[in-house]
Amino acid sequence: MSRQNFDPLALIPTIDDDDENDVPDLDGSGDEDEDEMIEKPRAHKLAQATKGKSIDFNEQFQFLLDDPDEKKILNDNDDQLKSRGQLSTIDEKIAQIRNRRQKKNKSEVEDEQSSTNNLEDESYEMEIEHESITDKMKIKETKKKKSSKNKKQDEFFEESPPFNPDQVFSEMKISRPLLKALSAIGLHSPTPIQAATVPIALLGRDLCACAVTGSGKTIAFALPILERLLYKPHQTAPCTRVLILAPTRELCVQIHQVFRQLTQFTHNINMCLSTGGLDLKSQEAALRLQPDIVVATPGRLIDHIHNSPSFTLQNIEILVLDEADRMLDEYYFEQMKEVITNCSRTRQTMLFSATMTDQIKDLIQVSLNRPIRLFIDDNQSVAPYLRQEFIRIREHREGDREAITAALLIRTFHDRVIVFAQTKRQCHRMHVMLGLLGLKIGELHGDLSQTQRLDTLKRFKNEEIDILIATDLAARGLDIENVKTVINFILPNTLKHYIHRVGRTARAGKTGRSISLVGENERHLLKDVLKTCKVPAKMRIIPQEIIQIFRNKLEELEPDIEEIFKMEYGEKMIQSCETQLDKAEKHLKQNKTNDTNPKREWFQTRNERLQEQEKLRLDPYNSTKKKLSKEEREQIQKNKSIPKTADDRVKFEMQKVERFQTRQIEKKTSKRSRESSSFENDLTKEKPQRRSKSAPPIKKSKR
Ligand SMILES: Nc1ncnc2c1ncn2[C@@H]1O[C@H](COP(=O)(O)OP(=O)(O)OP(=O)(O)O)[C@@H](O)[C@H]1O
Repeated sequence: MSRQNFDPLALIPTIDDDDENDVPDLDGSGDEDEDEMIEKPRAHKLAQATKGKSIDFNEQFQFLLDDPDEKKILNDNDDQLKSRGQLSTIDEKIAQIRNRRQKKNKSEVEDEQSSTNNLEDESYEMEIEHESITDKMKIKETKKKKSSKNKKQDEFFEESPPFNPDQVFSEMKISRPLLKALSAIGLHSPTPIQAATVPIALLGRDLCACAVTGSGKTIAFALPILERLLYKPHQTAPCTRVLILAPTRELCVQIHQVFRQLTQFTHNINMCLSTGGLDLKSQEAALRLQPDIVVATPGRLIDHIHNSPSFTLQNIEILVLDEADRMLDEYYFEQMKEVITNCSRTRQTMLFSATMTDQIKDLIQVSLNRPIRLFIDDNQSVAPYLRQEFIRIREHREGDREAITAALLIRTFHDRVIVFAQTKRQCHRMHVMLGLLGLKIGELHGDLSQTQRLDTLKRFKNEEIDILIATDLAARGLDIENVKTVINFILPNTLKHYIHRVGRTARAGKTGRSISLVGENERHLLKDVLKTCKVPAKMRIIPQEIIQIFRNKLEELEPDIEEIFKMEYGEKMIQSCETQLDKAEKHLKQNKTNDTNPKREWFQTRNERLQEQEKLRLDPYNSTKKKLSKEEREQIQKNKSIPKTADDRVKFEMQKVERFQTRQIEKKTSKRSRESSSFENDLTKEKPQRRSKSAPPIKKSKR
């Protein structure tokens, strides 16, 4: 095919055979993955680990290798699990089954002629064996966007002044302890977003910043915040002056770490990490000390606003929304409204994301004060040194995806890989499946405890794990050094999701590669992605015989996969009984002593909360409504049944994407939702501003 005639969407055939796997899957549901919308107050296992140890969780907690407190938290958690009858971890189960298989294979090996069927040392042998058969690469031409439209300048924004891209940190207005810290972590000159942001943010201006993934946006807001706190210490009693909100707990932990690194040579700045999944009581104690900076997920923050008596946002001088477009989407809509109405109106507000959208403008118009628009890159750009590849999945061959993913990981991309799947169920399955093939795997999604989530991330960072299988929980903001490859098992919901997922590699000026498996149903998104490519994307073709070898291999593993799921199921049952027993004991004890915990308040009534959950629910059949039609009940049953084949499993993944996309389309066309997505209406009902006696007088004009 000549390059001139090459149609970017004319995908190249890769697969010919029609075999089907018959694969039972015993795993759970495929619910929403990202940080829970509403973080319910609950006692956490970590409470025991930190009780009586530290009133400021943040000062103790580190996400670093050698943090003794973190180790203790994780170890204590392990002990708890063991004492609760958990017999082994998933990796121990995989190792157990692999050992058994290896012993069996050893005795059979002399009789076997074909090395492709022998999994004794599969990754190594396969790599050598298939070295001669290489994947073909074809250049996919990018259709250049013909957009010479003169975009109307939004009257609302103020133009950003020019910045000097060649300056070094020492030439900026930054105090010595911060310069020393930057130097200690090896940073000398600012990235463009940092050079542009710092001077404007230091003036106290509101801003709306957009720059590609991995371009250093965290330090771009951290530096002016810290500079202000150092330069302008609080006048009266200590109070919380800075609030940073991010959508996931892991991202908050990371932001908190960056602030800690930058404050290593300062002594008078206190911080508190306040996210769901971590111990509530120690957070309350830390907040009582009025830390200067709070890094939080919205749900837990609101919990503290309502239930931690001395904690208030009245004195907030700077509010940062990291991943701002996510923070302002419908999932966080009600919570953000609550946070914003509780914040001081005189604050400086800074929004950061690699994908700013029109939706944000709605909020900007009501909550920002003459914001400066700092768009270093357009909001659909991927990192400059990212190589984007696509693998075509032909119609009726969706079941090849697992084999192709296994082939990629065993033959070519051995380490520092993140594989994104759509559902928790598929993440877990791939963990088991690839683990049985001898790969070092970890999984990251919302079905794990917070301790497990942080532990998996730590192990991936420390290179104890080569491959991380994750849902979109890991798509935004996470900065993991030297991730070489991102694989999309299926394309995500939207272009925005895609940009964030592939943004986990090629960060901070480094190179990286993304490989996305694309089926017929995903062509429309592929088209959108290709339109934004500045460098031609590549089409990777995996030889059909390779796919077949891996399909056979996975089929062989099915009984082992099923056995592991059964073991897990048994253990889950035991654990669930133990938990219920614990609850009953606790209840009895409380009744005896009349020692009941006060009920925690939430800003919505139970009904409002249920209504909101209902509105956001992607699966219309998985409803909390009491009365369901016969058809709906049947659909629930169908959804609960476990996909039996590789094709079914992909279908299940696809359904989730489709439901999201359908809702997006409905939302766009619905007048009602347009009205409800405007903060303007809601903020007119804003609560009267409460101000404490100690709060400084309002100097700025009213918003
Ligand atoms: N001035 C700098 N020079 C070199 N590296 C830097 C600089 N500033 C930040 N970095 C590094 O760049 C990496 C990415 O930074 P950061 O996580 O803040 O990116 P981001 O723009 O927020 O990405 P995302 O959009 O994915 O959240 C980090 O590892 C950070 O240490």
